[in-house]
Amino acid sequence: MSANDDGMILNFVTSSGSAADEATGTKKITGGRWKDRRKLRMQLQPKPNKREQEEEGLADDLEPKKKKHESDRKNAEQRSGKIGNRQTKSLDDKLTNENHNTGGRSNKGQLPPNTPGAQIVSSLFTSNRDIATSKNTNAKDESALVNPSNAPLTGDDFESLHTNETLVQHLKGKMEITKPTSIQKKVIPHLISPKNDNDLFINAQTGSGKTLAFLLPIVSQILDMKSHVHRKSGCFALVIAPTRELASQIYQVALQLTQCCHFLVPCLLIGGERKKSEKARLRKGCNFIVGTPGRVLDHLQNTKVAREQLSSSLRYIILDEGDKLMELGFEETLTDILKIVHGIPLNSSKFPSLPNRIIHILCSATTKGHVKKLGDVVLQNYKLISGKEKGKYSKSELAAVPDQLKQTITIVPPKLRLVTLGGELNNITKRHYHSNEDAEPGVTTRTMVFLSCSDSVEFHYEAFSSADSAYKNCVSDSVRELTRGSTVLPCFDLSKQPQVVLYKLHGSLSQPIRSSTLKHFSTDNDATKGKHLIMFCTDVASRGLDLPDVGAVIELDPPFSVEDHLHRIGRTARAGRSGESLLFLLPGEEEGYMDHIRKYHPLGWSLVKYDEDILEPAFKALHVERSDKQQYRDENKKEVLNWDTNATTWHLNVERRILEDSTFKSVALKAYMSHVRAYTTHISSEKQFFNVKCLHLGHLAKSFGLRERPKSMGMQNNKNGKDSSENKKPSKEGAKNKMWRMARNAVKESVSEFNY
Ligand SMILES: Nc1ncnc2c1ncn2[C@@H]1O[C@H](COP(=O)(O)OP(=O)(O)OP(=O)(O)O)[C@@H](O)[C@H]1O
Repeated sequence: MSANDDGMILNFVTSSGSAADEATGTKKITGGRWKDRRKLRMQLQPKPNKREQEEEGLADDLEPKKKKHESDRKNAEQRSGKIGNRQTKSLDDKLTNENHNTGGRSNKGQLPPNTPGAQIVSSLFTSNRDIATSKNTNAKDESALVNPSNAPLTGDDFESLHTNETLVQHLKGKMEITKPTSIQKKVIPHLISPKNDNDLFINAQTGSGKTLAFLLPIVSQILDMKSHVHRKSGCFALVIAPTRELASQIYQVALQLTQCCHFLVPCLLIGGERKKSEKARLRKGCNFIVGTPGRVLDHLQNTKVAREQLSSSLRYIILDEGDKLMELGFEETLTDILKIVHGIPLNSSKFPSLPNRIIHILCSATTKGHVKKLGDVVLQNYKLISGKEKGKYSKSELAAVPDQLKQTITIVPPKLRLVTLGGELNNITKRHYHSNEDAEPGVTTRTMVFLSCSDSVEFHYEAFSSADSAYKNCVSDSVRELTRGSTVLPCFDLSKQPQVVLYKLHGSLSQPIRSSTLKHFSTDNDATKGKHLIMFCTDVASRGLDLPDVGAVIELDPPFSVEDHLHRIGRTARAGRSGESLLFLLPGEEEGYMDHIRKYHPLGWSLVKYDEDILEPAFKALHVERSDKQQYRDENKKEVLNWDTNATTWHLNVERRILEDSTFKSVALKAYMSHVRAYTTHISSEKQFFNVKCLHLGHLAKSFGLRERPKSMGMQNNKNGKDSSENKKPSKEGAKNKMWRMARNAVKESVSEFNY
């Protein structure tokens, strides 16, 4: 067993072993054949199972292990200046003592260790892997003045870009948009000018207004045409986006834009909606089609009227988030769509002021890899328009993060991930309360927490919303408003409403629930105004979604690629607004990821200590009560405890809930296993940082509230959430094949995540 397995050993259950002792060889078996005697002896002397075998070894192992812990801890103490692991001997001793008082932490059990069924629970703060990064080599210059890089440009206006006058007035009056952003300034003149008819490859920062950059000049050109157009004139532009949410959002922008010209009508075609009503809308006529690839192709193949809409009028095909379209395997679908569309004859004499060929526009965060292949297939003689300023920053193929985004990174041992997330959410909530102290009506704070899979979203949503039933469901059960008496965050005053609403969003939810959850999160109304809205989500929410005023993005699980990282954090700091993001990394190999993403963060980041900077401010000067005891009903008599004791109690409360609530336990088990599976799907170029073999599975289990690692990683949960692997024959599948199968399943799951 490796040194890193220490935590696992601490988790073993001590068995009474009495039955086995009695049966051992003292009885003499005589008579019969030797084979029968041997058989009987073996029956009487049951084979020690794996756990018992390991326990036998444990007694021998434990002493050297204990010594190793001791020396590890001393080493950590000596390494002053390192991040985290600043626990001192007295703290460890204190925790150990308090473990007795609070029902079992550290190396002590809830029951005396020799009691049958006693469980040994590993401490949060001990045996954690050392953090190697001692210095922030990409530190942010806090004193430097930063200009928001995706903000509207102060010196320019839309009139000078030859945008239609009615549209400009509408932008100013109804949409409060007066100045173009940098990418709009580059794209609009190109698309408006009749001389330019080459295809476009648009590559720009997140939140820089790409949607308007392509929609605005198209609508402007249609409005500038001499011929009178109406909804039956045909479809001028087909916009394809990888997710239903993004397609719906682009459709909403098109709706907003065409409010000044009601005769132009956009239409939305996405999976999860009724095809019949989409057909009816197509029959009525539309001028812009926005949709997801599968549904668009379906209509083009099976709905005659959809093909008729495109004949003679179609001039623009826009593929938004091209890299994601490719990553999700839509290449074939897109090729089929293009084949059908290009097969429809174009009557260039009908709208002579529009380009006399179909212009293809590809928007993508990256210009390399798969998307380049898509570009080669889709685009002809294309022009690359990049939001990057010449000579500024990296030579990379990806746009850098917006300058005003405040990136923070924290390196957190696996056992402490959940409690550190709790601490961070608590700190943001405290800041939210503080900013709203005098403000009337209160400011709404929005935070997004990105996780690797749907099951993990379910677990964290449950863990942070339903500790004590002090909540009420708002939209089905995907939106929960926490109510008076909730104890999920330590800053809650039990006598007041917590002013926190929690959301979950992932691809396994039905489309209507996904849409209504997003709508609830995005709108300021009586249910949301002045509150802290926290959304737990998968990458389904990372692409292109323009949610208003997201103040913070937390990447609890590392992104699956740099593009995903940039898109996740790009949900904040949009269109010149401020925003901050926090990336969690594990000590060890994951620390190398910082070098990998450095070039996309040219202005640097802050490195924060999970204990001093997150846990201590969150848990200090209070008394977190154990969930199984109501000792201090009188708030004034509460004894103030140390932050580490409070953090441990908070975590134990989650663990206790899992022990008591079998439904929550199955949610935690599923989340843990899906998390590990998802971890195996990191792309090969990033495997050096995210290698499942380097994960400490026992410690990781702790961050899902589990006191030990589930025995069978490949086990399937039956309907009751119980392990059904016991009933199955042991698989002959080799470890390597199993890993590959799990990885393939995870990829499949992540694709179906988006449910096209
Ligand atoms: N010229 C402008 N002035 C002010 N706000 C703008 C302007 N253009 C766009 N916006 C706003 O900026 C936000 C981001 O726009 P949009 O969603 O189009 O960005 P994006 O570049 O497509 O982002 P992503 O890469 O994340 O998809 C939207 O809320 C939009 O209304």
